[in-house]
Amino acid sequence: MENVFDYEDIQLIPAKCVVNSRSECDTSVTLGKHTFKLPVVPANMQTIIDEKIAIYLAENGYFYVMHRFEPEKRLTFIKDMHSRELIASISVGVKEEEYGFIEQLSNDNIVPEYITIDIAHGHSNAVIKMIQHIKKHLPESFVIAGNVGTPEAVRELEHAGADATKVGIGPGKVCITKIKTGFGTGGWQLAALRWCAKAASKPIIADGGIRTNGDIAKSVRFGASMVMIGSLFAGHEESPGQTIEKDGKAFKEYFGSASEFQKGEKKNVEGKKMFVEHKGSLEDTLKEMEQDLQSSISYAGGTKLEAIRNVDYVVVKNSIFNGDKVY
Ligand SMILES: NC(=O)C1=CN([C@@H]2O[C@H](COP(=O)(O)OP(=O)(O)OC[C@H]3O[C@@H](n4cnc5c(N)ncnc54)[C@H](OP(=O)(O)O)[C@@H]3O)[C@@H](O)[C@H]2O)C=CC1
Ligand SMILES: Nc1nc2c(ncn2[C@@H]2O[C@H](COP(=O)(O)O)[C@@H](O)[C@H]2O)c(=O)[nH]1
Repeated sequence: MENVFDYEDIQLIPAKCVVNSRSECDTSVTLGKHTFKLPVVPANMQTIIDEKIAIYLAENGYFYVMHRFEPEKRLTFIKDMHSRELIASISVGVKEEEYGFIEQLSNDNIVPEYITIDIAHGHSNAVIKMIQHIKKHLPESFVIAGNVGTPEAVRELEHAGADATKVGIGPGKVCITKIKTGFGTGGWQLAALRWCAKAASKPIIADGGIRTNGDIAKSVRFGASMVMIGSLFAGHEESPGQTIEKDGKAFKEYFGSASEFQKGEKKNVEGKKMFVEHKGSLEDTLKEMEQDLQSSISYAGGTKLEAIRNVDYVVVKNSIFNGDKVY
């Protein structure tokens, strides 16, 4: 692969404005049978989303993916969302017990609108088998499969029946995969997204490495239909997890799903914990993302997200860690 780059290496080039106000720009996106306010979804991690946040997001027209780290709660969660007439969007892994869970949902006729298969190395027979299992038992559920980092993986998962693939191995803020294994898309996530998007015939979700709202527009430019974000959603009033005070300032924990804090043991650790300065309300962050993206659309010379896909860009510099510290 030549000419790799990451978010901070790219600037999008403005095109002539066609709106009188940024409020005319429409940030909505359709994924499967539903349309959402933003092409953004908070990461399915335990310090980013819980039931309360899922309800808030669904009620207010945002996409969400519930995490899979309290598996015993998932059935009740789906029923609760459906009793409120909200979409149910859950995560599963690939271990044996997950097969039984999918069959149980099918037998009880409980059909989540979205199921995300969430494992570290998604280009695997384990994920292909799980896609096929879900499609057999819950054909109406929209299946997102990941994570992957190559066009070959995107093609294979799509071929197995995935309705969307999630791209990003190692670019996350609390990720240490790139350090511990030497593998991944960390440092060139945006170029990997472009590479994968060229092979995709279904939507791609860019996952990890977003550090600013402008990176959302850059993801859309390079082929993402949706962007999954952890760190920018960490540290809110509503965020799950511990709050600490340091030098009179409040911080909230944000830890990786493959960290010892999530796993409860130091085995195959590929994630770390950090403390994020308290950011205020989730509503304000979502509003700001919408306004910034409306502005991006106006700079792209359009009124809809698609306008961003056609803009020119320049490579302004190159870096490996996208502004992150190694540890
Ligand atoms: N996007 C990313 O870059 C990454 C994300 N994560 C997140 O961490 C969480 C835990 O992920 P994960 O450990 O996959 O989930 P699980 O612990 O549920 O593991 C899933 C299965 O895949 C196996 N497995 C895990 N990693 C590999 C690998 N590299 N090669 C072959 N088999 C593997 C596991 O076995 P065994 O453990 O015995 O190997 C297990 O059987 C997820 O939420 C995932 O999204 C983790 C790392 C990278
Ligand atoms: N390598 C690891 N990646 C992880 C882990 N936990 C989550 N993640 C991935 O990070 C993104 C969020 O990235 P951010 O840059 O927006 O903070 C998340 O969606 C996962 O794909 C982990 O322990 N190790």
